[in-house]
Amino acid sequence: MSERLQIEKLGAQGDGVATTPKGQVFVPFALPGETVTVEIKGQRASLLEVNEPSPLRVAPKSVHFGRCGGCSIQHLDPESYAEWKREKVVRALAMAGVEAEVDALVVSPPASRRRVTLSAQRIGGRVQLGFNAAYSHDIVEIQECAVAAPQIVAALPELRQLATLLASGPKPFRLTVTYTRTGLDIAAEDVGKIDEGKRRRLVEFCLGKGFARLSSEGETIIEREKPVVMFGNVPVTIPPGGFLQATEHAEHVMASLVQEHLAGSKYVADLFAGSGTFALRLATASRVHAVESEGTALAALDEAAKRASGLKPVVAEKRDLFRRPLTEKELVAFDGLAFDPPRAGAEAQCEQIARSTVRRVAAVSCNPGTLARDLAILTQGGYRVTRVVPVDQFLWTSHVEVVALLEKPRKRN
Ligand SMILES: C[S@@+](CC[C@H](N)C(=O)[O-])C[C@H]1O[C@@H](n2cnc3c(N)ncnc32)[C@H](O)[C@@H]1O
Repeated sequence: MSERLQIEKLGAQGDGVATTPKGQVFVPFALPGETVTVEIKGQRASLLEVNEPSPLRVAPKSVHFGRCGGCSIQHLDPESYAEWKREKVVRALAMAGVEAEVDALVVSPPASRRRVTLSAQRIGGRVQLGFNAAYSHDIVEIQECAVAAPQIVAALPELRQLATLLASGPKPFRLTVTYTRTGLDIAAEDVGKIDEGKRRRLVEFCLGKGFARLSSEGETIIEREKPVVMFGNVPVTIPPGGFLQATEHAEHVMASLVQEHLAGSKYVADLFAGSGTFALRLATASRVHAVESEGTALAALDEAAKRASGLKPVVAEKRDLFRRPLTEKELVAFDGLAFDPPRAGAEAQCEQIARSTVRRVAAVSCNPGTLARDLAILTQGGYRVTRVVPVDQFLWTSHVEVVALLEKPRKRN
């Protein structure tokens, strides 16, 4: 049965939120101030019609918007969108009791995402490739994408052929596609066992299409060329399936903020270093100790540092920083530190940093909630937050990255 609702605000995921006698209802693709006709299913509703549109409503950029779950909020004007994301950071800091001004959102341009994860599945004798619909396992096949790099979009027909070769049964699987300097790097997940015959067909296909590499569950099937990205001036061969910032634009913005903040440091710790996004740039000015738990990422960083010329010494340490954070005593050696943990944040590590004498700290995060908790630990330990910059590399989604810069004033005698 359809009902009319008045949308009051935007929720954290970009849905419109309305209050009904039965509680809050979340309406995807609806905006605050709008009157909409919906069909309510529990706490969620399907939007049937926008009866009174908001003046902030704009035409979405993608023909797939509304069905494809890749983007949740293309229909809001750019200024309100940027303020909504910035507010997420403001609210998270306020809830944790961290006092800091938050800069305006820095937004990566459309068509700049160099990495996307596509879903695939054989359905009725045909393999579908696209993004999952919102809150669903259904695949929405895409012919275009307003966020992905044009090189990825142009390869969609070939990626669909590749998915057809890879599909062995009805089970869904994923292809993470990264545009690199040497071509597309494709990492398959959940495709099952690949026998010799299939491997040969895949190798032939990928060579024919000029893909740089195909891997499955971290194992390389074919590497025509090493997939290379540049971290500053340093070329790095990324490991199959390893972490990479989603847009080069956001990576530059975040790395520049980190580099500028730590510019005067002699010896810097880069924690949760990945393949060296920050470490290899920081090493142009400072000695660097890079710590990371993923062996393949660390090996890529180490190899790149050894090949590069003109860098200060870089030492790579494999270590689980959740279980074994760098201790207050170990941190005595450093005058600068960057950390960029996964969504869970770096609570145990921040307890140690808070007690340390490290002068300048740059925190990078993909989760404002855990970042705010970690910043609260650091400020209770005497750090001062000097700048907070929200960065939007997952355009038109609810995700936001943040760079927070901190310093610890020297103790007076
Ligand atoms: C958000 S990524 C950042 C990587 C890198 N700084 C970059 O910008 O490319 C987080 C990194 O933390 C690593 N990581 C996850 N859990 C870890 C742990 N317990 N100890 C150390 N590193 C960890 C991941 O492997 C990943 O490389």
